[in-house]
Amino acid sequence: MVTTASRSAMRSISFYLFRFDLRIRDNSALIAAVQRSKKEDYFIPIYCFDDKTNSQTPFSATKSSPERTQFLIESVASLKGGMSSSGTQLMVGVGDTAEYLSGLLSKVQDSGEELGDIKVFCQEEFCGEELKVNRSVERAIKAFNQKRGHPNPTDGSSIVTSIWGSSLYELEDAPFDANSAPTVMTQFRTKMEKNCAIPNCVETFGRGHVCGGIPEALKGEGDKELPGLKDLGFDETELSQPDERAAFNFKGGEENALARVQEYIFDLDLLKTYFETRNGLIGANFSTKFSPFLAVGSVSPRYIAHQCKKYEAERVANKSTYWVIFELTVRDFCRYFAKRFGDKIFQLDGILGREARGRHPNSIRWSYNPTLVEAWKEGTTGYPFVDANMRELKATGYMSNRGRQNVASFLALDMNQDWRYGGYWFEEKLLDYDIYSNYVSWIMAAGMTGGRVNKFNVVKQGKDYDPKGEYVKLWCPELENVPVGKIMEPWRMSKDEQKEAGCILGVNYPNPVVQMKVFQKRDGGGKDGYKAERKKKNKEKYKGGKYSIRE
Ligand SMILES: Cc1cc2nc3c(=O)[nH]c(=O)nc-3n(C[C@H](O)[C@H](O)[C@H](O)COP(=O)(O)OP(=O)(O)OC[C@H]3O[C@@H](n4cnc5c(N)ncnc54)[C@H](O)[C@@H]3O)c2cc1C
Repeated sequence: MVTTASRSAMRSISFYLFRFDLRIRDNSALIAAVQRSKKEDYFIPIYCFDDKTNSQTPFSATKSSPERTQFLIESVASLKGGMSSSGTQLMVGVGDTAEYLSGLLSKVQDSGEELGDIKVFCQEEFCGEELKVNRSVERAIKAFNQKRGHPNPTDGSSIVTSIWGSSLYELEDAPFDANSAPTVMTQFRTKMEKNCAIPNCVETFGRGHVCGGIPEALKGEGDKELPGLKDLGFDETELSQPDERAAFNFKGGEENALARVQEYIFDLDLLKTYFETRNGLIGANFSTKFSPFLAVGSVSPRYIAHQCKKYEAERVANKSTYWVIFELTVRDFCRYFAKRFGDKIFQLDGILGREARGRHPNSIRWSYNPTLVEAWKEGTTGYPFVDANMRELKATGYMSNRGRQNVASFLALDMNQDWRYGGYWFEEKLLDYDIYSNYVSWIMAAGMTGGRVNKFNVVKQGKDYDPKGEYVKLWCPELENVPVGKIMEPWRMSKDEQKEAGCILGVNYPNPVVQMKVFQKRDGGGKDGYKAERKKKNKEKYKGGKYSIRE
């Protein structure tokens, strides 16, 4: 039995569990974890790969593509390098996190070293799978303590501590309780901008933070090679060859994330024109391409905001320089939304709940027609603007925001298909897949947040945003010779025109698989129902940066 006196001589251990915050710079949860540990405690950073990401979801998709998994491996490798130069080792497991942690603890125990308290810190996440991991880690460590005769906390406190992180605005600064975060973006943004300042970045994790070192028995654990695709259930041959039409050649890692921020904002001087270019469709530079890095946490939104501010001070402040921060506020909106509603963001009826089905004006009788969903996924719906975007997603793992809004609206509101088939397909394919941005965007597109539904007219959108049909031709080469005036609606071509364009409908390119519901109003729609097309005019005038930032 361990006495109280001998217990006080034992070294405690703090694990830091990385998930979607794979960076050493401006990682507020990581730094807070260090601060909540004692200097002499062991401090062990951990990353555990899920080895089931190639398994099927109930929505005919896998949880990750080999390409995103590869991006993740690169991001973890970079974190490992960062940790190593900070004087510590990142320990990397594969499979069940609780089992991995228990294994490490048993190794220490078997070496004869008695440990003091065990604590686990991580960035706060809000949905089922991550919370389940936290619970199983909590259980595993309690069981470990019980076995070794070490007391578990009796004051109701947890072994696992989740710490808010990776947002633009700090939760504790928000002018509302997390459970009443606004469900409308404009309200959210206005409240945040009016009441909060974007905090300063925290110090970079470094040598001064790891004085406690790691137990002797675990030395060498961090030297193990990182798992490869094969260890994570993928065949390396599954990695697709880079497509030369891809918008951006994404390589994971903190250095690559910082390099892209530097390149986009300063080297190429693109920040000052973001507002005008952001709805583009082709190439690396119409938008920032920060999203895959933000999704795994290789860069923080605050770091980006501070770089924007620096740019404003050194070069120019205009609507564009503000608008990147606006978009990062949209990203925050999704996080706050998920914190408030948790797993409802994955449910068919979203936050409206099952009871609203058939009653709420936004409620739809969803169907599942595998042929239609397959046509959507493959980019063979017969609607060129949808097809081009879906083909780009499948080939490259990226799609512009304009494209995402259109294809989501099309699947949910024109095809009437259960939107979750779309959400899960995006989860599989997107290199920048982020639980909150993805599923909150999907329930919004499907109208399942209860507010106004933005039904997109995919023909008109194609004409507005791809007026010469260049984007459509890039991804649907069979439409190459279709006259520009008909490229977004090839079914309007006469038989002769089809022959002349070398594009026979039903042979070279599909006939539309559904009739688009352009001007149809949803039953009971009224003010809150479909808006056939939302007016694009943005009435807001730039008044010199609405956000404030702590210097
Ligand atoms: C149905 C649907 C699903 C989506 N799924 C994801 C997803 O899984 N992961 C993801 O990061 N984004 C998602 N988005 C949001 C948006 O499309 C992407 O963030 C953006 O296209 C990424 O390209 P970028 O980095 O060049 O963006 P930029 O236009 O340069 O924007 C800068 C950053 O702001 C944030 N941002 C911009 N728009 C949004 C938005 N509408 N919602 C949330 N954050 C935003 C992103 O972090 C982005 O990197 C989704 C949008 C829709 C409509």
